[in-house]
Amino acid sequence: MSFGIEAASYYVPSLYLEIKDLAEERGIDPAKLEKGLGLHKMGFPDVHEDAATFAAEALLKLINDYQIHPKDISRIYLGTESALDAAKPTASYVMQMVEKVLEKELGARCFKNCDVVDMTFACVGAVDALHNSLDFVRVNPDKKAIVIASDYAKYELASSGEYTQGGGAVALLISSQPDLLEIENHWGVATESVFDFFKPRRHYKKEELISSPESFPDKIEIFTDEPVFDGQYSNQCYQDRIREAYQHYKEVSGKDKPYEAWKYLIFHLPYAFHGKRVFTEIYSLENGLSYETPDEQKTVAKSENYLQFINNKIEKTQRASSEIGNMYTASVFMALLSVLQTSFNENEELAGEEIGFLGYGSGSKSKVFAGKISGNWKDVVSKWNLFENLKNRTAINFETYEKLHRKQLDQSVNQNYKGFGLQSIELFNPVLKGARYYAHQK
Ligand SMILES: CC(=O)SCCNC(=O)CCNC(=O)[C@H](O)C(C)(C)COP(=O)(O)OP(=O)(O)OC[C@H]1O[C@@H](n2cnc3c(N)ncnc32)[C@H](O)[C@@H]1OP(=O)(O)O
Repeated sequence: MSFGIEAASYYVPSLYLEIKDLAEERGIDPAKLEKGLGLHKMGFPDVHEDAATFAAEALLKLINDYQIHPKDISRIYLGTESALDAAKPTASYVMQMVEKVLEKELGARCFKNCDVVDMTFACVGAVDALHNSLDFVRVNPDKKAIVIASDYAKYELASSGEYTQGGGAVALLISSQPDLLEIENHWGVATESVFDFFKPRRHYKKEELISSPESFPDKIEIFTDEPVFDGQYSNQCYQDRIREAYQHYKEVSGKDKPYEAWKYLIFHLPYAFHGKRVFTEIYSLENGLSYETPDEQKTVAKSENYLQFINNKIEKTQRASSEIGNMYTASVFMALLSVLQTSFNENEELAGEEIGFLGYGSGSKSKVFAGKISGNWKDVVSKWNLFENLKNRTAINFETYEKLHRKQLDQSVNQNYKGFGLQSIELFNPVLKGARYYAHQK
């Protein structure tokens, strides 16, 4: 019996900013962002959009496109690091939004007996949700699970993370009928607790702070959906963890040089060119190349063999990321959609091909695993129209972008939007303070 992904859907925010507009305003050479990091457009949520609406859109599309009956779904696990609440899972908002739309047809609470939860480990949380859901269907082969990855990657204005912002969701149907991808049960794992990127949420008193100069206010607030991060250190942690997880994968799978057998390598992509930039180390280790000094590292990165390797096994996975930006938990799955959509459009035959995944979440953990493309993959991909849909988004100018970022707009840019939207947040009723209310516009 085989297990894996039966179907997949996605949602990307309805707005975008051209990366060259951001570069111009910030005084950055556009070539650095476009040719150095592979960024072209940055997906950005409208006023009514958040990680819950992204996930609800992806879930509803999955249900409609593949005619899934909600009662057949035993669990919905949401990987996210953009949780809207520290107790009530974002997945519960998502479930309720979709239930309301389906109410007319199916009656109230169609997910009443569904096990719904969030999983958080920075960008690898949805890989964890996938791993868990696969374990679940392996034990219960007659049951199905849905994994959703949904996030809004937001960084401080004018920070070095700003140009890597983005967002969106990918939803996957996990079952014993893997029409898209059969996933093997070998998992390379590497974990180390580090502070490369994190989102502390609390108020600190001055005496609690390790370093607090006299001029500090008595209380400081670190409460943000924007992370605290050290970019180059996070790159290093990513590289270290994927090297360790890849090594572990080799041990548990007994495979020698597994990447050579992989037709495509699917990375967590905080920006489009990240995977190809960090894989140089594993590539060097596997091929006995010197990789100690920056000069040696550059030699590997610029070598004819490595460039060809990128072109053959990574380039197609980057294309959607260039148009969207970072989707945190959803990035690794969007890289999968990107390559499959591109291959579909180019009439490439992929059935039976093996692909490898290298997931990473700051904080930090990597998971490395592999799968085989199924005979029916084209039927699944035929519903996506990924690159056409990316063309249907609305461009915003820099001024609107900054206002949206600062939450200074009262009304949506697209006031006639269709789909899910946040309507209001309860601010006054003490027993509902902070409750979020959503609706669906036809
Ligand atoms: C969240 C996670 O997943 S952790 C892993 C990634 N970390 C993050 O995403 C955290 C948030 N992001 C950031 O901190 C930053 O945006 C980073 C770390 C991703 C990138 O940092 P930067 O300092 O902007 O870029 P960096 O110097 O690393 O790379 C720029 C690239 O552009 C190239 N470049 C610079 N200028 C130009 C130019 N004019 N033309 C062409 N290429 C250029 C550089 O050579 C370099 O590429 P190379 O190393 O392959 O040669």
